[in-house]
Amino acid sequence: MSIANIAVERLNKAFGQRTVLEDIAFEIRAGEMVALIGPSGSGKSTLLRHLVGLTIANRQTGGRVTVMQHDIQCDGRLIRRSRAERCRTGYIFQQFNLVGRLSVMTNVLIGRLGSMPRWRALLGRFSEEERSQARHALARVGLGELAGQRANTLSGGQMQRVAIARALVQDADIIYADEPIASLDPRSAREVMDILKRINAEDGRTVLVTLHQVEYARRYCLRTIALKQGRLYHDGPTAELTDARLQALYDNADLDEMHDASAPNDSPVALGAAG
Ligand SMILES: Nc1ncnc2c1ncn2[C@@H]1O[C@H](COP(=O)(O)OP(=O)(O)OP(=O)(O)O)[C@@H](O)[C@H]1O
Repeated sequence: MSIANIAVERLNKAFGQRTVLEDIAFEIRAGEMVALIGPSGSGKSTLLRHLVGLTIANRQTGGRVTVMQHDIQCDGRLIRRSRAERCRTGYIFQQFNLVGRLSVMTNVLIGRLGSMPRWRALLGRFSEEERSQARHALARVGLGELAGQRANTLSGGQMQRVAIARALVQDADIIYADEPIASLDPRSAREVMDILKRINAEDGRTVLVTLHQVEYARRYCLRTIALKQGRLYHDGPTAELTDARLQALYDNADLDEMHDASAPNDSPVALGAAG
């Protein structure tokens, strides 16, 4: 039986007087692919940042984040983790976070730095095995041909696929993707979501992805966590998020803005087909 590999208890966060997260609790099991949705400002990025220890919850409110049996933070205090443990999670951002002047290959190899001996990391000396892993990862995201190209010559969709390849060579058990398709055209967005779904299904890697367009959550994620004004509004099957529930989640937001009419109905990894 798979065990929870992300567990969040009683998470509360205020910035100054402003409460941003209120009593958040959930568990995600190994191998799940979960969407995190909610209106702008509902706390999605802040929640993700808590999971990797970039943001610390309020003190003395009993908040706790545990990832793969290791506490990340407890009661408002960061728990120090080893480099090796940190390497088990990959983070993919909306803005790609590639080094533009370096080659695609080197950007992928950067994913290995955390698990290399320090002297080799400092010298940037990658072994043939690491290069072979990077080539394999690039092939999996469909960019095998572009290994030698500079990263800043790629399209947004290609850059995001390089970021995924980097998480693959990092051998991340958990991939956090914070609005990975927000700045992509619909076709590139589908390609990126297809790849995330594939590495989830084929490798059993856990994926937690924040999304603005509900249509993608419906197509790619069996489970959705929705935040509304910092509170848990929904945690369960995406299929239970009816239009009426979504309308209430987004209040007066235009539903058309959340749906992407160009999302394909024939996606090979559409919701119904996804494991
Ligand atoms: N470091 C910070 N200091 C003060 N306020 C912050 C900080 N980080 C986030 N906030 C506030 O917390 C609230 C939640 O922000 P967050 O970025 O988590 O929302 P979000 O749901 O990810 O929004 P979006 O979809 O627009 O990215 C917002 O009101 C934001 O202004």
